[in-house]
Amino acid sequence: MAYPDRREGVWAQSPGWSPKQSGTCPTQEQVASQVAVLRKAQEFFQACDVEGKGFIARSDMQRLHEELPLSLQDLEDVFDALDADGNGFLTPEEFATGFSHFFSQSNPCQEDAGEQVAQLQEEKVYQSRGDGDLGHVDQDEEAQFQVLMDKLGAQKVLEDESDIKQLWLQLKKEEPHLLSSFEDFLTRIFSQLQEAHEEKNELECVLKKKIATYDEEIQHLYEEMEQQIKNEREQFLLKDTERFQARSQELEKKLFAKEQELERLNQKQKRLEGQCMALHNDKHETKAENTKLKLTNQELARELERTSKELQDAQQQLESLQQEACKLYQEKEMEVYLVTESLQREKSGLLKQLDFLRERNKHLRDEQDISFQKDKAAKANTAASKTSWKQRSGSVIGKYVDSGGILRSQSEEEEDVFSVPRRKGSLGLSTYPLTEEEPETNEPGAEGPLRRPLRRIISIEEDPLPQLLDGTLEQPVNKSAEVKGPSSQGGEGPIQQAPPLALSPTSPRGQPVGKEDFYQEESSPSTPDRLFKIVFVGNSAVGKTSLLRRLCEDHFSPGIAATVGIDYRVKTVNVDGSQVALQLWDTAGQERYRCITQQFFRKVDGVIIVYDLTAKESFLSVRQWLSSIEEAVGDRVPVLLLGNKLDNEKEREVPRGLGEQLAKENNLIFYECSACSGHNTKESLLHLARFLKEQEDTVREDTIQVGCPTKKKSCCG
Ligand SMILES: Nc1nc2c(ncn2[C@@H]2O[C@H](COP(=O)(O)OP(=O)(O)OP(=O)(O)O)[C@@H](O)[C@H]2O)c(=O)[nH]1
Ligand SMILES: [Ca+2]
Ligand SMILES: [Mg+2]
Repeated sequence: MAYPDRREGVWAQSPGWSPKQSGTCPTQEQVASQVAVLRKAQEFFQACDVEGKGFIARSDMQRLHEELPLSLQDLEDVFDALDADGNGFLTPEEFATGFSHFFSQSNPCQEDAGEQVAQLQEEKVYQSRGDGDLGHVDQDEEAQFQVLMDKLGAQKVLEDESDIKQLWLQLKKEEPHLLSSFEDFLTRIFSQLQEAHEEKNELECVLKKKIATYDEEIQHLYEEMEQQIKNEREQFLLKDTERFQARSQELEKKLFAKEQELERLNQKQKRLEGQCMALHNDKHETKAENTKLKLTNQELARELERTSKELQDAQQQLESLQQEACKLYQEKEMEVYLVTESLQREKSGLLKQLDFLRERNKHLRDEQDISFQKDKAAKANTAASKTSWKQRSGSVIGKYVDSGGILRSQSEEEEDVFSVPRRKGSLGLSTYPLTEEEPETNEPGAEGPLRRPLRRIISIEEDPLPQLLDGTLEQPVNKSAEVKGPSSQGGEGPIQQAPPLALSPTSPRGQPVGKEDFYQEESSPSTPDRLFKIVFVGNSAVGKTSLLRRLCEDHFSPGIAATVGIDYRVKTVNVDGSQVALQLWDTAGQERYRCITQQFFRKVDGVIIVYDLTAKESFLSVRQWLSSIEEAVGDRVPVLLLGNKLDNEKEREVPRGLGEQLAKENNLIFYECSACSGHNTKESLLHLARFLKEQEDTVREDTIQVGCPTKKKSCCG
């Protein structure tokens, strides 16, 4: 706020008494009245402005209410009238102007005022005259200058007017003609300054207004903002409250659910507590029961121990019994084997002797004929000699001599074969003396009482265990040939020089008989723990001998002569870890030897029927072979049916299906094989051996269970 200047000089420039205001130069009286008014105004102003602020506010004016005979409203009106620019303050100028105006209106006599002013001036003059002449001039000049300054309104725009005063004084003294120009100049300058001053005030006013407007606007904006913030806050609070309510509802629901759950759990707990109690009670009962059961258990365990001890004892006893039985069985087998083995060898030795005797007989007959013709004259002397020869020709040897051939009929052949061992047996091991046999052999066709025991000797029933069982078989195989030489002596010489027991027997065709076969695939040195007798049968030339060779020697020779009589080999095979000795009997397939073959069926453990798959008739004969076997042993022996010569597929006459069908019908093991290539030979034999072993195992088990250690086979003698 720009407050008015507080200066003494203001009263001098008051427009109310300005000398130029009236446009004309005022008179002395006028000036004097104006001065008086001014003085009064000054006094009044000072009376109002008690604090000496330099301006009068509305409140200052109202204080005059007590001193003046004016109402508050009047004073207000006066103030408003004086406040020309309406800013609420009365400056000394406004006050002086308004006051002089007021006086000019309320005092119609100008002269009074003029009088007053003149009076005032007079007083002034008197006052200054009291100071001296010089002082009077100076004062005069001073007053003139003051008037000038007032006229120009310099107080408003000039702070220090001493420079101008000095210049004015100097001009007045030295160049008075320039004074008026100077004054004009000053007038112009001050009027311009005045204008600028007013302009400045106006601008200040505008600025103030603008500031007020801006203040207002800012206030307005501020209020608006406040309002907005308030709204926002309210909204926010509203939202927050809503959210809070929703959340609290949710929580309430949850709480409710939890409470329900809690209740349920409580109930459950109660139930469980009940159960617990029940279980607790049960537990006590169970404990008691448990203790009882434990005691029982202990008793039972003791009993079990006792029983198991007894059982162990029994088992030990059983084991020892079994071992004994086994030992006994082996011993028995060994005995049988040893006896029959020696008999077998004897048989072959005797066969050779028989050959030798045939030769010898022939030779003797020739000799006899010669001597008969030579010594015809001496009949009386030779009569005794003739009787003795007739007696020999009636013997077995004589039979061959009579016929003049080696083999006559089947029955005769049979007789020969069985009679030879008898004779040899009598010579070697048998208790029958030679002399006892001779009368019987005189009639070749007769069936003597000794016939039966002789047949038994050759029969497979008495056949030996393989020599390898007792380890006494390291004898040369073909010693028989060497024995032939020294045995070529007349009469009964060869008989007495019977070949040793260890000699390997040979077949009538000179083939070695019953050769033990050490060729083993497994080459296991362990001794076999069981023996099975197996016989090969089938038509002639189907390949039985070839198969046997393939099995025992792993060899095939194409041109083999037909088998005469019977022969055997022993082959040891490994069946599931145990050694099994197989006594393989080769028979003659020719029709005339069938009868002999028939004999061998009786005591075999298994039969192998061979047919030639390139020869239909050999297959057709299989049924006959089957019925012969059945006739002899029933169906208790397992039969392996072999279709041989599989290598010769081109000439096949028997389809595989037929063989299979036949095997199926008769419950046979069936293979097609080839002695030539060796295909399926070992496999088929192993199959049969396994079957026999398993069969025997079953029988053994049954036997042990029954408590009778005797073998089934030996039972059915
Ligand atoms: N291609 C071929 N020929 C064989 C086979 N086996 C045997 N042979 C031949 O058939 C013929 C008769 O063989 P053998 O072994 O003597 O027959 P077998 O059954 O013993 O005859 P018998 O002793 O008279 O009963 C011989 O010429 C053998 O070479 C074979 O697997 N394939
Ligand atoms: Ca004012
Ligand atoms: Mg043969």
